[in-house]
Amino acid sequence: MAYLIKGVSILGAAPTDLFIKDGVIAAPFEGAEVVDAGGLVALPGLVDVHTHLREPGREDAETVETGSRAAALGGYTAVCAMANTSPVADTAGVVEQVWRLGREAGLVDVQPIGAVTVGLAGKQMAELGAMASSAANVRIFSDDGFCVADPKLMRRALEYVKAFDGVIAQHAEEPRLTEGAQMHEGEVSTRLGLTGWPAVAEEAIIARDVLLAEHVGSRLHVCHVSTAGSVEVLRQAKARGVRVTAEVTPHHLLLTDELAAGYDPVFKVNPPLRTRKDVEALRQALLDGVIDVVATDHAPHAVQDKECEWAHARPGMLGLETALPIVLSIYGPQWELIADRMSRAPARIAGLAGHGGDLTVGSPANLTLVDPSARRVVDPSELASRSRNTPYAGMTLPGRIVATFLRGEATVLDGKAVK
Ligand SMILES: NC(=O)N[C@@H](CC(=O)O)C(=O)O
Ligand SMILES: [Zn+2]
Repeated sequence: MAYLIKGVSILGAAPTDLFIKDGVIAAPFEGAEVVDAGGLVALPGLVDVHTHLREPGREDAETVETGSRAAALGGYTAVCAMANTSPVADTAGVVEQVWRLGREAGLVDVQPIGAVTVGLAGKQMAELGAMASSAANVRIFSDDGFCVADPKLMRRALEYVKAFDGVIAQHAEEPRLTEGAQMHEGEVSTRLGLTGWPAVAEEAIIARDVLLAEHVGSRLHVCHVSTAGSVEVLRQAKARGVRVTAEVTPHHLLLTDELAAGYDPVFKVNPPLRTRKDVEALRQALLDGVIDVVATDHAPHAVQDKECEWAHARPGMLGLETALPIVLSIYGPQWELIADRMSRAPARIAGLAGHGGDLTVGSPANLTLVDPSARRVVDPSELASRSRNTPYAGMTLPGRIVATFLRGEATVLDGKAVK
């Protein structure tokens, strides 16, 4: 298909016409399908470096296809699929399977993340080289869900991925400090009588890992940063020139531990929701660039794993279909900031050429069109995800994703997935 996106504002600039043909942004031509984009803003397609798609193994919670559809509807053109599937994505075979399922769904580019250790068990390094040289071309490795707690193993993994410019994405949690943890350790956990996950359990691992990354001269990425103290560790590491990048989730930018008071497990997540002070520090860190990207940590869970007692519920919340509206609700129409933190920087970290582009003639047509003036009430029953565990149910959020294009093909039009 060839499209003329008429009267669109690219990153908030004066309205213009955008032509799409043969998968790229094209020079003006006749005969295109016209998309009326008056009042809409074009952004480079969003890129998520932290998505849980649950396939293989928990297809009742999400599949590569349903998660891809949720992503496209959220304005994404690429997502990185976390390795904590069943079986774990710790071999070339599994990452190639996920990659192939992504291609078949054809709604976003699904870039598999490989596990750092066999079975996420933290004991033995997985075959990182085989995953890197597989068809899935893996560059990000993570045991997410678990921390690579053994410092020697972490050091070896950081050294190993240097050979192919890979990166280790760490779920920073010192396990001895979070045994039995149910929420953030602080005033609220004391009041509720729930065992707390102290901020230092995250900060201590980040401090250790930036020193390890510095020592071996390798790349570290820190998943879902959640505390003000973590921001300070990262700020100092970056000032010294350590090759570290970091992500923050929409929920850690918006929600606080006070929400645990109702014991509704929809608010249970790892790392836990923190305090207002942490939220403020994370917001500022994203502005400053100390935190590089917004990542969803989209974590779909089946009803029986979420609608139960708090202590038994799985941690995690949906994110793909609400990420951009949440970010817009916090930062307003700062389109350059949004394009950088949600598209360009994540594409760079994941090594996804063709994503995070500048929408100039000749560049790949990976983009999304947003109506910033529309407001929508989040209705869990309307989500494309197979799961329903959104913490934003009933909230009115700004910004409607009207269309998304992957290599020039519409994946979303009129706010609906095309397949
Ligand atoms: N974030 C979560 O609370 N859960 C994630 C794992 C993770 O990202 O740590 C999941 O896989 O459900
Ligand atoms: Zn995690």
